[in-house]
Amino acid sequence: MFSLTGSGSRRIFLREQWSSVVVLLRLVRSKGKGEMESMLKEDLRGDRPAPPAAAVDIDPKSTVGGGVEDVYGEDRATEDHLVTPWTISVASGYTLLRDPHHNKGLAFTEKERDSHYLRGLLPPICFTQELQEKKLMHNLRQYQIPLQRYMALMDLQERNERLFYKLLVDNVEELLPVVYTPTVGEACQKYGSIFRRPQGLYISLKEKGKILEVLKNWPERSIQVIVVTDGERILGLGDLGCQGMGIPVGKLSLYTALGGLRPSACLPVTIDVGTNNEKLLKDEFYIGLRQRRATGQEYAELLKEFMGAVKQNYGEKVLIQFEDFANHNAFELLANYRTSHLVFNDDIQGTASVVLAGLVAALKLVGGTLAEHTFLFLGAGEAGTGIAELIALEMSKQTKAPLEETRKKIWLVDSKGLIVSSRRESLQHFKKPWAHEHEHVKNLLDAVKAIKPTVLIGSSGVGGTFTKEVVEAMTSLNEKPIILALSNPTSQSECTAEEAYTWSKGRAIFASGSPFDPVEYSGKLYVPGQANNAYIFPGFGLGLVISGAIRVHDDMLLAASEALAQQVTQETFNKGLIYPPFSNIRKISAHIAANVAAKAYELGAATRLPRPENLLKYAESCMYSPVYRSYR
Ligand SMILES: NC(=O)C1=CN([C@@H]2O[C@H](COP(=O)(O)OP(=O)(O)OC[C@H]3O[C@@H](n4cnc5c(N)ncnc54)[C@H](OP(=O)(O)O)[C@@H]3O)[C@@H](O)[C@H]2O)C=CC1
Ligand SMILES: CC(=O)C(=O)O
Ligand SMILES: [Mg+2]
Repeated sequence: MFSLTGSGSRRIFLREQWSSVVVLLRLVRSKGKGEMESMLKEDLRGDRPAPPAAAVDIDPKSTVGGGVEDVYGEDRATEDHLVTPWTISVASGYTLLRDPHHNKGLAFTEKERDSHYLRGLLPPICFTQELQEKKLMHNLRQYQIPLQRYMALMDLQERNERLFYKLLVDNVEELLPVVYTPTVGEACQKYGSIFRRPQGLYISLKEKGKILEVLKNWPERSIQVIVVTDGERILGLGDLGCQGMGIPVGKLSLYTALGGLRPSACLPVTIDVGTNNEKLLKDEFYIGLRQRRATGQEYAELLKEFMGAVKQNYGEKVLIQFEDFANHNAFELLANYRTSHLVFNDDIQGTASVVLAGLVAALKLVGGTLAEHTFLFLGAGEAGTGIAELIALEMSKQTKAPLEETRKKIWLVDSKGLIVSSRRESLQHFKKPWAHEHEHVKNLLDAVKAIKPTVLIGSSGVGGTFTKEVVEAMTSLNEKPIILALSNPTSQSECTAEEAYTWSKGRAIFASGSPFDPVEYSGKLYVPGQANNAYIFPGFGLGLVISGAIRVHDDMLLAASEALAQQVTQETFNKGLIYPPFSNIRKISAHIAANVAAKAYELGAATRLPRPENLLKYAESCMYSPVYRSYR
């Protein structure tokens, strides 16, 4: 069926089915064929250690210092540097065209068409990557329905990975709402119907006892970031079960496009323990386990096995990002694994870091220090209490006051009203620190009137909850009320940008979790910002990876937040914005990564030694570029 051969022969990748083989074939230069074949047998048994970094001419040490790994030099090679697409020999280049990691479509050069047996398999014209990008953007813009754009982009990702990332990097503001919120939410809701080819790794209750084996089925070995969900709280859309896979897939595409992590180092995972979503359980196209959610010991054991298998398979330094778990599991998972694994909960910690950055930046517009402001949240779950805690921590660092004191400047409302001390006994543990002395207040409007906040933050997952009365009350209390409607997707936003600007008579400093178009009010154009953890997690993860950090510390979140706030320029402030434009995100991510890595070294949590002198330059040099490489 195939033979193992070196350069000069017919080489095609069969990455999906033959990933293990490919790993070995990449070693073909340093090993003889006989040795290779015996290693192949070992590899298919799954007991072979990771290959040495010696398969290409590029010095792997000069790549990313083992940081964002590039063992074979494929990504680190410059555009002029030739790389070898090590393959299994087959009769034609047909399979190469179907390998998303190496396919270039019409951009294969004449020389590549000759050396990789592509003649006749492509029309005669050669396009540049830029021309392909132009054509695809034109095609994408023809679709009126966002979900069609999403599907077209997913198809591209599976057809030509570098072109997909080139599009995303160069058109981030236009495409972010497609691969990410809000469209990814709709994609998850309809995942069963739009499902074509599986993406990511599915680990269900059926795999209990075999999770390590399942991880070994994934074609890549050098995993550096895992985003994992159990699908129970997908954005503000609730329990979408196994269909939550769209979220880890989307988040990881941002890790690559925004943060420069190599696509092959990213692993999306969905843990399927069932769903309590009746509609999905009855949906004949539902792709997950058709049972109600496992809970308690059964759930905890599956997660424990997963966490253990990840560490065993990928080592201590793989970052595991928990995403969109329901809060009854999210806080516990973070608490249980933060001392034994490199874990990060994006909804609790990433969101906190991004919101704190926005608030610090907003102080330049409204004046005062953090401690001089009063904060009111609608929503006291992961995002709400996570943000509240980081604000209190930063205030405490700035004022030297104890956390218990600084927390008193922050109030939260949940579905039962203001969180106050009389409710303490019945509160979930993560709400208890926020149960301050106050009489019971049952709704948000009354809470605004009673607490008189300068900052109002929505993290309830319920759309339309910042009513006209609420925004007007904020405006009557403040010259420039800060209003953040964080809930995703757009349908769940606590208010729209138009509502915020109209009801506040243009005085609100507004940002939302999902993007809104600029709004014209009273002859002036208002540009809303996007307060979304996508500003933080890609750079944060890059910082952890390049420093070889083995644990996440709260001070690293503060470091990320500080770096983001520093990226807001005067020009941005002049537009009334508190976040920099997403079009600068690669630069922003490099700054965040450098600050996070610096903190990791300072805290003694970094293992990559010696510390690079210029962490910013180092971070930049580690970032994946989606420009095509030239093949021998
Ligand atoms: N912009 C961003 O970067 C991010 C945005 N988010 C968004 O934030 C939202 C919440 O996420 P998360 O915190 O994880 O969710 P949780 O389920 O952990 O928390 C939701 C909170 O909202 C409260 N709530 C629900 N309905 C109401 C209501 N009608 N009035 C008042 N409070 C209400 C709940 O109250 P109770 O406890 O009483 O049930 C709970 O405290 C989601 O829409 C998510 O998409 C999340 C992370 C990042
Ligand atoms: C943005 C995000 O992580 C969320 O809405 O859950
Ligand atoms: Mg999330």
